[in-house]
Amino acid sequence: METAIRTRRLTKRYRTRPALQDLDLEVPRNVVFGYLGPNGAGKTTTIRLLAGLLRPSAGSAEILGRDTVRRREEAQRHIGYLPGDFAVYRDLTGEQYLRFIGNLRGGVDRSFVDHLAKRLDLDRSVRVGGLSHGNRQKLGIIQAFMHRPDVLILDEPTAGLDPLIQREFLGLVREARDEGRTVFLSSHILDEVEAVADMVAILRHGRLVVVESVENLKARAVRRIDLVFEGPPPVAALRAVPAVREARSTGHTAHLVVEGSMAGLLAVAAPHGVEHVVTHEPNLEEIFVRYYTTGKV
Ligand SMILES: Nc1ncnc2c1ncn2[C@@H]1O[C@H](COP(=O)(O)OP(=O)(O)OP(=O)(O)O)[C@@H](O)[C@H]1O
Repeated sequence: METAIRTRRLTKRYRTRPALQDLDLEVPRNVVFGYLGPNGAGKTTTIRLLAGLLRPSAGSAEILGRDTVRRREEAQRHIGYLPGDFAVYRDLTGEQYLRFIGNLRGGVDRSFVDHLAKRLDLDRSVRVGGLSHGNRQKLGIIQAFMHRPDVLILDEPTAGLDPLIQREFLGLVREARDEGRTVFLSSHILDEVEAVADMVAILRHGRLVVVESVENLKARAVRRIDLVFEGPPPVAALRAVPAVREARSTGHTAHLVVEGSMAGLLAVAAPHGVEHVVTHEPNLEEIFVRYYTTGKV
């Protein structure tokens, strides 16, 4: 499998303080990669290093095999970058800005720019200075996508977007992936990462805590399950099942919080006469919160 982004012991210190420490990442091509972490974890620092805008204090980063320091311009030619604090000349209209950037990139497909603006519902005739924060963010997204780069590096792309536009944006991300591109996006919003990412990494205090496919994380995630019994639920027996983290009952229903495989639980419950099973979607949030706060599962 070809690698879109690779970092080796990538480290950035501001004065002596490490913002990012020994990051080893390998992002395959053709995936959506969610980059998560609490405030100050080092996400923006990583993204700026990948975009070739910061020099590492140690270690290295590559975009499609091009080192972001030694072959910086080549690496940059393959990326579309949305900074976390996207800002442009206020006097230009959206249209003028996109034309300007498009020309710098040697020309882009105008019909694709029109398509993006339509999808995100952006009026390009308005001066940037007169655009709301969310509309400015749309402009930032368009300039990142419009030259159809191989690798999209997006810092908090949905910040300021309303829910309908967020959904449209996630559609664009999926389409980019389906066309063979790679999307690396940082986010605080777990739902959107869960909805769109194939893999996620969690960063904490400048260090990588975990890299995992969303599928595997979900398999390990916490699930809420209600079992409806013919008679009173065998709460003590259910509590004794290793995967069961919480168990309580109301009437004939046992309300359980289960982590991992349900096989053991069903073996214990079945002989007691289960009439009905209701499983709720696994909740990634709990597992993420634990990673964020303790750094372990
Ligand atoms: N230019 C700078 N000079 C000094 N310290 C900095 C600089 N930029 C970032 N830092 C520090 O580096 C650490 C990582 O910051 P970074 O912006 O990468 O985090 P983040 O994960 O993007 O956070 P957020 O979610 O709040 O945007 C923080 O402790 C921050 O204060």
